[in-house]
Order: sequence, then structure tokens, then C-alpha cells
Amino acid sequence: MSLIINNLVKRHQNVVAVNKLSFEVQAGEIFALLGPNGAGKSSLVKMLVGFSSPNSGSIELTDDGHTYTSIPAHLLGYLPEDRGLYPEKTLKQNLQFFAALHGVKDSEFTQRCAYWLGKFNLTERLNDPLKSLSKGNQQKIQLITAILHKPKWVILDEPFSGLDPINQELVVEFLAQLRKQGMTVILSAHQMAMVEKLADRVLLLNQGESVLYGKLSDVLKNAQNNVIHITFKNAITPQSISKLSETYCIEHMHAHQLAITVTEQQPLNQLLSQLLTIGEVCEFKNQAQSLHAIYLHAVAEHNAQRVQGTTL
Ligand SMILES: Nc1ncnc2c1ncn2[C@@H]1O[C@H](COP(=O)(O)OP(=O)(O)OP(=O)(O)O)[C@@H](O)[C@H]1O
Repeated sequence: MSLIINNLVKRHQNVVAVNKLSFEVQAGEIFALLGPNGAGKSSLVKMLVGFSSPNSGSIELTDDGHTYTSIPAHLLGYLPEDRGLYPEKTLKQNLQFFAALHGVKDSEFTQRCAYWLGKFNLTERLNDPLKSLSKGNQQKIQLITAILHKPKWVILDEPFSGLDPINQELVVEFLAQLRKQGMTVILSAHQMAMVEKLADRVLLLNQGESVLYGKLSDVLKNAQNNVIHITFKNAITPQSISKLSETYCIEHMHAHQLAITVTEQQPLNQLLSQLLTIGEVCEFKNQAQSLHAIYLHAVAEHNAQRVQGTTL
């Protein structure tokens, strides 16, 4: 079972929302779809679930000897961008309704409902009207409706939005549970700290294009190797590092500190000898970059490349 996307393009009038995207989602993984507002995530998700058709390229899902051009409804659990439950009905009625739509038997419903409500600390609220719950708690019920039928594929659009840090952690646990139960999860999210905790693979989109794609562990490892953090004994100034910035990409500079991106072609001893001409070096280390920092850097670089491309 795998999902293979090849050269996918989606245009909305004159906007290219998804531009020649190719990637793969493997069974049983948590796949994070990242990108700034307007990057094309929702346009992509809509094609994955069959709500809209690509202009070109292909989506190929193979499962149990069948091949599909989108994730079929009977294999899918979906938390859409626009939430929608029945506020006047109780939690139980809401959950029962969605479970019945997916053909979940009564006995299974009772057991799964108790399990997930327990996980989200909502057991006592089973017979309360949904509207009496806080927005965050309503969101948790919406999450449960998406997976109560144990789908093989789960797509969650912004599962962390509107949740406080404690509830965000509960959603992290919830997602880890889904993976444990063998579901494949595609989630779109803006909370990099949460994504960093649990994603197996990430795809970062910007202006419809892929700017970063791969196993999260590789993405973090590659970034860690490339950025050197240096602390000088005395304060540095833009003038004192001007020569250095001709050769190296300066990530940031602050009082006594400097962070520099080095490529594989730039030997560290050469960097060190240049640094010593600036001042006494107290510390020189590779420091792990957060996914948040990697994201900002990759998007900024891609934007700069696009501007350069249009001005050349
Ligand atoms: N139905 C539509 N008609 C015209 N343009 C659209 C339509 N849907 C999306 N777009 C445009 O396509 C681009 C990608 O939008 P999309 O909603 O896919 O991004 P997104 O990454 O999901 O953004 P967000 O994080 O804000 O939800 C944007 O420029 C958007 O304005």
C-alpha cells in the first residue's frame, strides 16, 4: 500500500496552486504537509481526497490489489479545513452519526467511543450537547469522528489549530496512537514543534512547489551539519564580518555570536582561520536547528530564488 504523486499540477484560473509536485507517502507513516498560507496545501489535499481533479500529473494509490486515482471514501478518515458537527446534539449523538455513516457496529462504537473520549478526558461529557464544550474540546470530538471507523488513510487539515499547549500534546499522542494502530496519517500543520515530535516524513511547499522533502530525521541531520555557531570573546560588527560574508552565508549575527551556513565544499579549517582574523573565538559548534528554523530558511531561500528568476 502506497501513495505516489507524480508531477501534479493544479491551477485555479491564473494561479498555479500546485506546481509539478512529486512525492510518495508510505503505508503506516505520519506524513506532514507544511507550508505558509497560500502554499498550496489545501489544493493538494482536495486532489488527494478526490474533491478536485489535477490539471496534469497523477495520483496513484495502490491498496489490496486495487489502484485508485485518489484516496477512496471507504479507506479515508478526514478532518476537513471547514469543521462541521451538530452543536445542538450531544457528543454521543454526533459520534454515533458519523460512526453509522461509516458502518461501525454498535458494539464497536461503544468500545471505541469510550476509548477515545477517555484519551481526551471527555468521558464525563458524553451526554452533553456539543455546543456546551469549549472550541478546543469540540475540535477533539471532530478528530474522533474522523477516525472512529479505523480508516487506513487519515487526512487531518490543521488538527492543532485552536488548541492550547496541553491539548496540542494530547493530539500528538492521538496521532501516535493512530500510527500504532497501523493507520497512515497525512497532516497539514503550522505548529513545527508538534510536527517535529512525531512526523516520519515531511514535505514543505512554497508557492505550489516542493522546497524540502524527505524523512524528518534526514532533514534535521542535514541542517545540523550545515550551520556553525560561533561565539567571539569581543563584540562583532557588520564591518568586522564583511569579508566573511563574501564567502559564507551569514544566518544571523548577535553581539558576540554568529551563525554561518557552510557547504560541503567549504572546509572548516578555512572558515576557522578567517574567523580568527575577526577576533578571539570562544566557541565553535554545530548546533541542532529546529524544524521551525529550517522551514523559515528554506522558504526564504526559495522566495529569493524566485525573485532572482523573475528579475534575471
Ligand atoms: N478556488 C480557488 N480559486 C482561486 N484561487 C484559489 C482557489 N483555491 C485556492 N486558490 C489559490 O491557490 C493558492 C493556494 O491556496 P491553498 O488554499 O491551496 O493554500 P494553503 O497552503 O492551503 O493555504 P492556508 O495555509 O492559508 O490554508 C493561493 O494562491 C490561493 O489564493
